[in-house]
Amino acid sequence: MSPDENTPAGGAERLVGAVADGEDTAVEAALRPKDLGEFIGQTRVREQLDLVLRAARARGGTADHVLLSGAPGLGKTTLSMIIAAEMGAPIRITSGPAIQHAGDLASILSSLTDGEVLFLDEIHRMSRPAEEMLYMAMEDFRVDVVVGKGPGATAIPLELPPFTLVGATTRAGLLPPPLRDRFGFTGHMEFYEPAELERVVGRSAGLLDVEISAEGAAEIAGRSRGTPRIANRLLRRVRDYAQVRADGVVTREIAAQALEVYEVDARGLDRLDRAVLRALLELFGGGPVGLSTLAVAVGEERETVEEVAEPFLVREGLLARTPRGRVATPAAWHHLGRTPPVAPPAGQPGLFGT
Ligand SMILES: Nc1ncnc2c1ncn2[C@@H]1O[C@H](COP(=O)(O)OP(=O)(O)OP(=O)(O)O)[C@@H](O)[C@H]1O
Ligand SMILES: [Mg+2]
Repeated sequence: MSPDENTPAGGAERLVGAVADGEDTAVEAALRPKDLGEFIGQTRVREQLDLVLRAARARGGTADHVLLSGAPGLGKTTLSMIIAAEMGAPIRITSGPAIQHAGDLASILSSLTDGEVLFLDEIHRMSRPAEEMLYMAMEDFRVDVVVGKGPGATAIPLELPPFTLVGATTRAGLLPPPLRDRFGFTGHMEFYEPAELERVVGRSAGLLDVEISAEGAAEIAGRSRGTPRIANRLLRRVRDYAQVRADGVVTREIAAQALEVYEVDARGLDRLDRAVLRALLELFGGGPVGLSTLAVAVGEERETVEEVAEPFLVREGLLARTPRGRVATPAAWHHLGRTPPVAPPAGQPGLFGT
């Protein structure tokens, strides 16, 4: 598995990284919406899931297996708990990496109760034998438990109670098609709109007893990279600042000042992101420049630039990866307060095909 923008560079945690750190894990349980009505944004997935769950409840049965895919921190774990709550079912939580052997999975499956939700996080990281056992369990609610070794080994079929598997993955593309096909419903989680994140921040502030203005929430939302986990984390840092340097109330100014201290800019770029853009503009005229050269210029490893900084810069339309190297878009020049170079004369293909 190749790391992505959220893998901490050199072990250092990033304030704008989307993967959960220790503090996130400690406070997230308290901030999780408990039912679909409380879950903000993801209108599509929410509506689709609502139909799936309502229909299952009306039939008095268990819901189809659900696959949730999307970037870290967008609410997959939260939704899995909501699915169980909406079905009035208990939830068992495990993850792909925790299931090394098929036997590990067999013992979990055989202890499930009727209608239980089994949440399998990072399902793309499960071992192949366990995966094959899961196919049969999902389809026929049955597993074959192998007893003994060698020629004397026998497979004893074991009936399972009906259950709902909720799989979560940040990398749906890595799932083998036979596994993907066994889910009745797949929800693709998108990055959140600023207005949605503003509501996430407002809601979390209420739960954390932080007084915040609408503009303060908007300021934090705009810097949160479309990710509720980052929004909640920035809110906590802004709360600290408001307590120490002001009267505890989070206004637009306080939020902006606090995040200035933490070097998270108005668009959610941090120091590393800006260093990459600045080098690209100041040393290489906006590119194209090779990745290795760019990495040397910012004093980072090639992988750090490529996997930690670039994905978000590309997503934001600030940087383009071209066959000739990295190129800053006009938006990158504007973001750093500079004027983009004049476009090439008409008829001559420019960097952006203009
Ligand atoms: N739609 C939402 N409304 C309000 N809060 C949300 C929403 N989605 C996520 N959150 C908050 O964001 C935090 C992270 O969400 P969650 O743990 O569900 O993400 P995840 O997709 O499971 O991430 P990972 O891929 O790292 O496991 C939680 O604290 C949760 O409260
Ligand atoms: Mg999760």
